[in-house]
Amino acid sequence: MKVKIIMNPSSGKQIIQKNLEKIVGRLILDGVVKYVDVFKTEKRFDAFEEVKNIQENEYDCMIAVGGDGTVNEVINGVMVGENKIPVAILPAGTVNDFGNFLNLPTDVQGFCNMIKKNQKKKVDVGKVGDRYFINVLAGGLLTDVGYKVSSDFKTILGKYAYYVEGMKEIPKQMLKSINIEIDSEEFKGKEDIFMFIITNTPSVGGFKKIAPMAKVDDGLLDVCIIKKSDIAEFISLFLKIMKGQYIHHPKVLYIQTSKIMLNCQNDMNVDLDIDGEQGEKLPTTIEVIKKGMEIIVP
Ligand SMILES: Nc1ncnc2c1ncn2[C@@H]1O[C@H](COP(=O)(O)OP(=O)(O)OP(=O)(O)O)[C@@H](O)[C@H]1O
Repeated sequence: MKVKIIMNPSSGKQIIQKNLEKIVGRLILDGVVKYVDVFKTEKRFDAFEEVKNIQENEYDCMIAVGGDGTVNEVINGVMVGENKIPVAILPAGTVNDFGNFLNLPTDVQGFCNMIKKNQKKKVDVGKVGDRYFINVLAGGLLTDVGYKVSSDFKTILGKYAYYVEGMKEIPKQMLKSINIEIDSEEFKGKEDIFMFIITNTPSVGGFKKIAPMAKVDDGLLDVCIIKKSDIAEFISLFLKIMKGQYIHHPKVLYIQTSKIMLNCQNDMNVDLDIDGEQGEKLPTTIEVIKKGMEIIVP
């Protein structure tokens, strides 16, 4: 097997990266891997540029070592470059929503076994404008928390750094609602909302059941829209959201769709968060590419 490793050395608490040498050594000794190239990212979009230029038959497998941001760039590189090489993920980030959802191993033995078995799963990929996402696209309340947390704070506290920042932001952001226009086959209308989350898997922001009905290969995106409410109602709803017990709540609109258009009515700047990284702004159309790529799974 010819393998290309794309590694973000700065992701997460920088612990899992240390397993990588052992993983590569084991795979070579066992004769599973014959040739390895390692590419270490230095900044945003390095992984995307590297993967985009890889040719179809250059490698049998790519291993993305990093957080959701690195995985997103590798997936974008595969989709834009059309090289169709299956991707294995060694989750090394702070949150790792996609890796956690697929129960991907981070230990040497578990990861080597997964590569040896080489079992592939076709998964859906979300598309927004000319960018792709594998896990989640979000906008509105708290979706910018990720960019406000420093890398050092994440290295020390891991995902709790996001929660600490989130608690600080709730009172500041509470009054900001977005008057949004929604256009999909399943629902058309205007709503005053706090936030929207469009997801491919149930796991978002470290919470495992945010979209309880989401499946990674059903050709549908799960759209969770939280309507404007007062603070007390929002906090009680937030606790329900974390447990995944909220989809019939009167302040929630939950849609499963393959394509949705979102536009904001007032002159607000609504940034989109794409797999935890800052993306374009509304208006936009989001669609799914059913079973758009292959992931190596345990
Ligand atoms: N060497 C580097 N130093 C700093 N940032 C980098 C480096 N290489 C890549 N990046 C960028 O860092 C961002 C975050 O990366 P990544 O998602 O892998 O880790 P994380 O933020 O720790 O994890 P998570 O997304 O799960 O919170 C991405 O935008 C990525 O492109």
